[in-house]
Amino acid sequence: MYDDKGQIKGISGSVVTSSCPVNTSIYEVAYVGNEGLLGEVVRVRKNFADIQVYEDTTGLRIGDRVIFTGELLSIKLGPGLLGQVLDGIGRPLGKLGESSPYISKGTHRDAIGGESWSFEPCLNKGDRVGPGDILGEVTEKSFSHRIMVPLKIGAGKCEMTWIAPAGNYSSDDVVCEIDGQAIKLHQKWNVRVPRNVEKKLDLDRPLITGTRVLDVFYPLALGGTAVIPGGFGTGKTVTQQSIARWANADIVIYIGCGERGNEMTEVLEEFPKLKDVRKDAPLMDRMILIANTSNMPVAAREASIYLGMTIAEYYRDMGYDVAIIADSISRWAEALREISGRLEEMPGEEGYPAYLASRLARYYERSGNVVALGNPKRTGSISVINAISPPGGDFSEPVTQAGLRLSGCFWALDKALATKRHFPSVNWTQSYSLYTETLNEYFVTHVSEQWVLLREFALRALNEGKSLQEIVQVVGRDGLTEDEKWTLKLSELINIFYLQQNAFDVIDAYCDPDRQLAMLKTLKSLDDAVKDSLSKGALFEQIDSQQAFARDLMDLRLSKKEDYEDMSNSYIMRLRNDLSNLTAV
Ligand SMILES: Nc1ncnc2c1ncn2[C@@H]1O[C@H](COP(=O)(O)OP(=O)(O)OP(=O)(O)O)[C@@H](O)[C@H]1O
Repeated sequence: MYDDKGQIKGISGSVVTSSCPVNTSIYEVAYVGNEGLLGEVVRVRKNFADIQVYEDTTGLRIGDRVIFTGELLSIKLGPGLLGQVLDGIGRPLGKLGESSPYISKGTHRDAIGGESWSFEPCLNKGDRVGPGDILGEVTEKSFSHRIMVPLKIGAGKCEMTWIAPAGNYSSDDVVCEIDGQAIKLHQKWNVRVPRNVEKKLDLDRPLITGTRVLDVFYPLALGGTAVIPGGFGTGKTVTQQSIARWANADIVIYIGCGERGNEMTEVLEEFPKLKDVRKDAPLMDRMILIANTSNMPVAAREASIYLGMTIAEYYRDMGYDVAIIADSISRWAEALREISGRLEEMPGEEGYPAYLASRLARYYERSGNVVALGNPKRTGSISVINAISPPGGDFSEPVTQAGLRLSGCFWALDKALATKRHFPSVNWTQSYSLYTETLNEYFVTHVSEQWVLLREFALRALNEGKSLQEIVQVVGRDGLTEDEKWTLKLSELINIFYLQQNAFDVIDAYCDPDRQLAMLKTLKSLDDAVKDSLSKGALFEQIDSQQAFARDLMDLRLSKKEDYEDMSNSYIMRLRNDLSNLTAV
């Protein structure tokens, strides 16, 4: 291995300047100081390298040695990653914390290793293989963990000269030889480099979050990208945690990126207790948590999203749907700003480096729905869901604007709604989804032909209600016709009954597409019944005073899945009956 030394010449927070060998490269890993703190070269000038150090630099001195490794920041990919809690540079916090809750500086330990896995080969000696081909599998939690030929193996077909028989192996054991080259149960990958795929596919399947306002009005596709911008306390974390828990992704990678330590503690304490709703297993069996809180080194925060993405790509290549949830990308951008400031780069808007948007774009580009390389053919996806915390809730700031440009879904959270305790506080006028049209076919085929019509009915009512609200503010409710008064009331009911959803209620927390549709049908039947009655001469005030619309609807919203249809039918029958009495008089 290449191994050369330098000496610290300057220290500015997490950025260290060192003398370096002539062939030092950008993103090369270096061990800094006598404790060997992990760092990455971010700039090379003549014989000097600027290194961003991923650990606390307190105690480093001018003249301390730096070792340049000649290798890029990589992670060992293999069985054993699921269920782990890693720090921003991939060190296993759980394993490191076994002896002491504190990680001493300069500790280097891979996330996987040591454990033994039951390997089942599926190819034979003499077979010709190429990058990404599945050569065997092990069972990791409830997943078939496919062991793939490393992507770096020559693109032409190579001969498998030896393959290990079925048996127990550790991730460092060699399980086959290809053209005489030893292949281990794990493979290494540079976190900043996207893993190659055969081709990208259209995004035609939805990521079902179970949150009505998102799935029905602003759906996200599997392989798509979404941002959740929102001011302080608007519900970003609750929304993301609810998605992590309920979404139809096979594997979830949750990156606590620069959030307060106590918020991440909640995640670390809560998630291991949760059950997976789809499998009779703990939720953590299909999750990986990456914890890099605001009190941890800022440079590691910058790396944490690439680490999460690389692990996601690895499981995607096996043929799984992976969701990456980052809370929050604003703190990541702040880390980028801090490092850029220390490098004395020319600041762009609000002090962020000029390359903020292109860096973000490179990260978002790694999402998608793909055909993985290798045989047998398989598809997998990576969906990205990022929270954004704009200072003062101001959406015109650069990180929100970049999110707006780069992502397919914009789920804008609204401080005013959150203050009214309207949760999720998604502002339906500001939010959008670029996937709505392409996903229509899926919902029409898999849920109901009425999906699109009913969604449009609800959106129309909301829009009309909003315009009428503006008129009411000027001329008062009496200035409206009977039909308009009802439309305004209907939009209020949609807000309460449909758009609000309590993430902490056992029943309300998750609403599947069938129930999302059933609830829309109830609203449409309600609308038809009231309009019938109005057309027969009933007055809106009479109707409104007759019916405890909101209360009965709330009972429906919180009813058990199996009771919903009966309860909804009897609600509509009761309503029609009461309304017919009004016009019979
Ligand atoms: N869907 C929901 N159902 C019920 N309550 C909710 C929901 N979403 C948010 N809340 C309430 O709002 C509070 C704040 O939510 P959360 O911590 O997710 O906000 P945040 O935007 O992440 O805040 P911060 O900016 O501090 O990170 C929660 O503690 C909870 O009481």
